[in-house]
Amino acid sequence: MIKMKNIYLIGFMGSGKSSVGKSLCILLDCDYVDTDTVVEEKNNKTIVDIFASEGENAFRIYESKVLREVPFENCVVSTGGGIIENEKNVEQMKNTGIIVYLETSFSKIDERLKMDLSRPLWNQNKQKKKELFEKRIDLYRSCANVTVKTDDKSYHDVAAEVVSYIVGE
Ligand SMILES: Nc1ncnc2c1ncn2[C@@H]1O[C@H](COP(=O)(O)OP(=O)(O)O)[C@@H](O)[C@H]1O
Ligand SMILES: O=C(O)C1=C[C@@H](OP(=O)(O)O)[C@@H](O)[C@H](O)C1
Ligand SMILES: [Mg+2]
Repeated sequence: MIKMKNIYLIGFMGSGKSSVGKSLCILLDCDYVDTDTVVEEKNNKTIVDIFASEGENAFRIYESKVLREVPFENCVVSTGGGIIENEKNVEQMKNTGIIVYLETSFSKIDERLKMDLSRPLWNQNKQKKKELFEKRIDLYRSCANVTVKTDDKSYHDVAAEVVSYIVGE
């Protein structure tokens, strides 16, 4: 079996990392990790509960640990939107794979996450969300090997576009 480098999906909350990741791992017939799901399973708590009872810093420690434990090849990895705030995480992803940025506008994210209560950092006032979005954009852009715009595409189409980049590498 030919092994491939890991593919790390990065981007803001609601950009489609988890949905695209599941579709992508079927197309590529490889393993799949969603760092948020692993954090929840390991702690037997939802992310909302972790933020509420232990705080964001504790969540960031769990998240970085999960990333370090991902196998170094053959995985599609859907990360959480804040994973790039830690330089060591970025270094780890750069060293072990290709970083794919799912670029989505704030207005489209707002539309997708309208009813969402599962993301503590989305569940705050609009000004704060916008500031977080603006602050992170440069980080996503600077560490990405590949950028795919998602606004007017289904997540299946986004996954297919990622495959076309990977095959062309
Ligand atoms: N390309 C897309 N088009 C329409 N809806 C999408 C798309 N990508 C994701 N969504 C929807 O947006 C929400 C968040 O998607 P998700 O994959 O959980 O994003 P992330 O993991 O980046 O936070 C879900 O309801 C999902 O169905
Ligand atoms: O942007 C963030 O800081 C976060 C994004 C979430 O994942 P998604 O990007 O999959 O929503 C999750 O990791 C947590 O709520 C924090
Ligand atoms: Mg996700």
